[in-house]
Amino acid sequence: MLLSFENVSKRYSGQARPVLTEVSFSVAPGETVALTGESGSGKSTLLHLAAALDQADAGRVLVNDLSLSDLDDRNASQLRRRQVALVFQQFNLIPSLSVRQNIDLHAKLGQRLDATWTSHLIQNLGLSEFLDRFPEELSGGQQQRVAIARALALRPPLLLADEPTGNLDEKASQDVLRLMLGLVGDAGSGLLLVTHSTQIAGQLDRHLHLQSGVVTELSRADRPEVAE
Ligand SMILES: Nc1ncnc2c1ncn2[C@@H]1O[C@H](COP(=O)(O)OP(=O)(O)OP(=O)(O)O)[C@@H](O)[C@H]1O
Repeated sequence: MLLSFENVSKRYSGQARPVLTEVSFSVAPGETVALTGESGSGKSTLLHLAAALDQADAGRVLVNDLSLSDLDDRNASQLRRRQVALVFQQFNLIPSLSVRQNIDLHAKLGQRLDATWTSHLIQNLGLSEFLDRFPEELSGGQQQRVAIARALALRPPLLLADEPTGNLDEKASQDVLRLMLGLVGDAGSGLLLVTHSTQIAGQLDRHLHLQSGVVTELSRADRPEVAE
């Protein structure tokens, strides 16, 4: 399995109730999976555990059969440079670097820069004319496309996306999602995507829902029909 949660529990100190209670699910290589849940239900917490940005209190999180609780800080950073990439709602681009430098940054650090693949990303995301600009000179939708290029430049086996279209209007949101899903397919990456939108969730292979610390899988029949 690409990503596995095995009976994972997590409680923040000072909180009365755990955020996650014995959560188990897995994501296969190349699979796209949506995670929905009310605000505060623990979606970002779950994503942080999958990225080794935080540790579970109990249970195991595995990426490609590697248990993340066994990693020290150095190996956790290595994981994020080689195996797992992240896209956030807030884009998180580096303001002092050009679009080109932002796109290349993580792939360079991970020694995975591949010029042909990067050109494919730049072209498909419509970023060719913006490469010398700086993030503040771009619209929100353009900045998010840069963030997606930066994440996928690694060709990560696993892409984690936390509300990647949450700051965009409906048109930009649909465009960014369509481009991201196409390129995730080209990269062969698995995707775990947090969203508030059941409409977006309906466009992915599977839909998980987090409520009261527990993850349940919504079957096709429970999922809303999505117009093409
Ligand atoms: N570092 C932290 N310390 C203490 N409590 C935290 C911390 N991070 C999150 N929480 C709490 O854990 C719960 C889950 O938060 P989380 O951000 O994972 O939810 P979410 O589902 O992503 O919410 P949203 O959709 O609003 O972004 C919330 O009650 C939050 O206040």
